[in-house]
Amino acid sequence: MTTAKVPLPPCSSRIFRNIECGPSPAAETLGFRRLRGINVAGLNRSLRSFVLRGRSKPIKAKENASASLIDDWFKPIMAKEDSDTEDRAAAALSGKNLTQMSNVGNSTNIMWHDCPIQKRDRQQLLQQKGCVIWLTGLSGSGKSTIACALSRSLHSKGKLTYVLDGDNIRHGLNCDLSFRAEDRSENIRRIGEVAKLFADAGVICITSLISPYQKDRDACRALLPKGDFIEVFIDVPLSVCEARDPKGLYKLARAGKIKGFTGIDDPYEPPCSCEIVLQQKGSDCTSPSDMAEIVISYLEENGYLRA
Ligand SMILES: Nc1ncnc2c1ncn2[C@@H]1O[C@H](COP(=O)(O)OS(=O)(=O)O)[C@@H](OP(=O)(O)O)[C@H]1O
Ligand SMILES: Nc1ncnc2c1ncn2[C@@H]1O[C@H](COP(=O)(O)OP(=O)(O)O)[C@@H](O)[C@H]1O
Repeated sequence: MTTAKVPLPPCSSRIFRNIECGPSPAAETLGFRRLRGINVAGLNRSLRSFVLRGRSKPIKAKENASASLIDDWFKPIMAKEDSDTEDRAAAALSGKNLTQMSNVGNSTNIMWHDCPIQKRDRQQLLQQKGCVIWLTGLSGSGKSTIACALSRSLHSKGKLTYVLDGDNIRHGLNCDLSFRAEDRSENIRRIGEVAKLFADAGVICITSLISPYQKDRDACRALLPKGDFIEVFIDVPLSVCEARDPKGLYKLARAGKIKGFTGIDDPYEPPCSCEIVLQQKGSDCTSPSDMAEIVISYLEENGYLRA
């Protein structure tokens, strides 16, 4: 067999380096046998097509380059010592996962699709733990201000955050929802699901919603692994919030021009047991950045600021 060196292919992907022209090799010659428990015959076709994608001529990896080619491709998987590594690798290669077909809500015949790069890999990359900091409190209690102070401070420490603010999300994803009880619940459910995705991405997700009902907050907590839902009650009396009234909404609510306003003619259920309470009493005023530091201390103490 003749082999000729080819220049780096146009895609300039790292895995295409040290590649020579020649007939497609058997999977074994690429060192695939090193992957215990995986069907090598099945891999042969799928991996060759991966290597060959975008090429007009078949290519062959050099004997000594092949190991690094495979190592690069599998490094995130092979580095793990978990017992599920081989299953995950096989699933990644087949493009399917090993779970069953299911029905969820109105979605029938759906199957969960796993990816070999998982939350822990992203956390390793980001050097932090994905979680949800759920700020709850009356309108005007300081949720948005504290969320921003928290995000700013964590950002300056090199930590990746994202703020989901109720007001903002109601401009897009949740613009179909009103302030009736069932719509508030749906608002919170959707934001809980989005926050869960952010946490799974390894991001410290900060939500800023009135979220007046305990059962809705509990349902969001239940979406996340234990410890990853950090409920923070911004405990500011109605009288203080009303005196602040930055948007003039309390005034409108008192005048009867807004119906069902939280704290006026709609309920707010304070958390009965939450991770952090940030209290503001009368003239005893803690600054938003000091409040943010209290939350950051909690994150530090509980290991969320390292992988
Ligand atoms: N009826 C009524 N009740 C309470 N709040 C009202 C209402 N109508 C409009 N607003 C404005 O909407 C903001 C609250 O939205 P949220 O998505 O956080 O509410 S909820 O969690 O679904 O209850 C809230 O913003 P914040 O002040 O940031 O809390 C208000 O500005
Ligand atoms: N810790 C604080 N001390 C004093 N004022 C605050 C504090 N936090 C927020 N505020 C002020 O209160 C008002 C309402 O804050 P905001 O963050 O909009 O509350 P929410 O998002 O809960 O409606 C704003 O004018 C803000 O500057």
